[in-house]
Amino acid sequence: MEPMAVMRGVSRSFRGQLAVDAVDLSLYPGEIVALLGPNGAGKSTLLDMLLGLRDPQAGSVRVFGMPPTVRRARGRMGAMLQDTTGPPGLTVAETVRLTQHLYPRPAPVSELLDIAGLSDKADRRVGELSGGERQRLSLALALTGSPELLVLDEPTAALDVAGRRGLLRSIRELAVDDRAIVLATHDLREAQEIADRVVVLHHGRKIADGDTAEVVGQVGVRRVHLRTDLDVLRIANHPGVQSVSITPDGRVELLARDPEGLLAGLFADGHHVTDLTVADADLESAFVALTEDGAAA
Ligand SMILES: Nc1ncnc2c1ncn2[C@@H]1O[C@H](COP(=O)(O)OP(=O)(O)OP(=O)(O)O)[C@@H](O)[C@H]1O
Repeated sequence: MEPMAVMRGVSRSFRGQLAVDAVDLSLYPGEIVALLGPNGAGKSTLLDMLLGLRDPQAGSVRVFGMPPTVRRARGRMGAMLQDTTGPPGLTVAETVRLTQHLYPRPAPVSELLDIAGLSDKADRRVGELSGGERQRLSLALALTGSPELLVLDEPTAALDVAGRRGLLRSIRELAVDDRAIVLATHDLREAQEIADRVVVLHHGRKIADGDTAEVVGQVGVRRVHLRTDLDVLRIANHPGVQSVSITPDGRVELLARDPEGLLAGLFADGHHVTDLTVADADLESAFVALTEDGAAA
């Protein structure tokens, strides 16, 4: 399958500090890609370069085979960036109509408001919308040109639980065969729930890229539950043990890179181990393991 967008060795620095460091990223039709990384990891800078809003200082970006700054490429992309809803005095419908002028074949206003769940707010002034409604308007604007490549920068930031659920449902419905969606997020549950693929950035470098199971597998962390007579602090000091906590039912829960080694050590020292389960870790544990300082070095 041909990628819709290809970034090769893309770098960008600010005041001599690399914000994005030689990143390769291809986006394919039909996939939802979650871009993860701690604050300052370079997610927004990478998305800006994908959209042609910022030039890379090294490497290349091609969208539909063209530089992203070319009008024909731009017309096939849509972006929901932070705070992109326009003048507060216009109504929701007026704002969408204004955006329609930017595209040769814009989607109808009613359809856009329907997808964004704003049909009953068409005549509301933008300045009077709640934060969640503004975010929905921003999604409607991103969809005006029926984009094949949709870029969402923290689309659910600051939404309440219901707002987040609703917006995620809308985004999932937008994932069709001939569209690629890339979304930057801090919400790992959201990424695990919605994305086909996760890409993790850390200090500007891409340190993981694959489906959730692959990324979790790459880290090799497993979640272990057990009961033992050994002191929790002593378990925490065992090599490969990443975190230790006590569950409400009194079991020890730990994340470990080498659970077999840990258990062998406990048995060899004559400790009791009961109620043992070992399971794959989730994306959150993998993310913590990947982005611990030193992990990416
Ligand atoms: N316009 C700018 N001028 C100077 N430094 C910048 C600028 N934009 C970004 N940076 C720096 O580049 C690095 C990457 O920032 P970026 O906003 O891309 O990260 P991010 O992963 O999107 O972060 P967050 O999750 O906090 O939004 C940070 O160190 C940031 O301070």
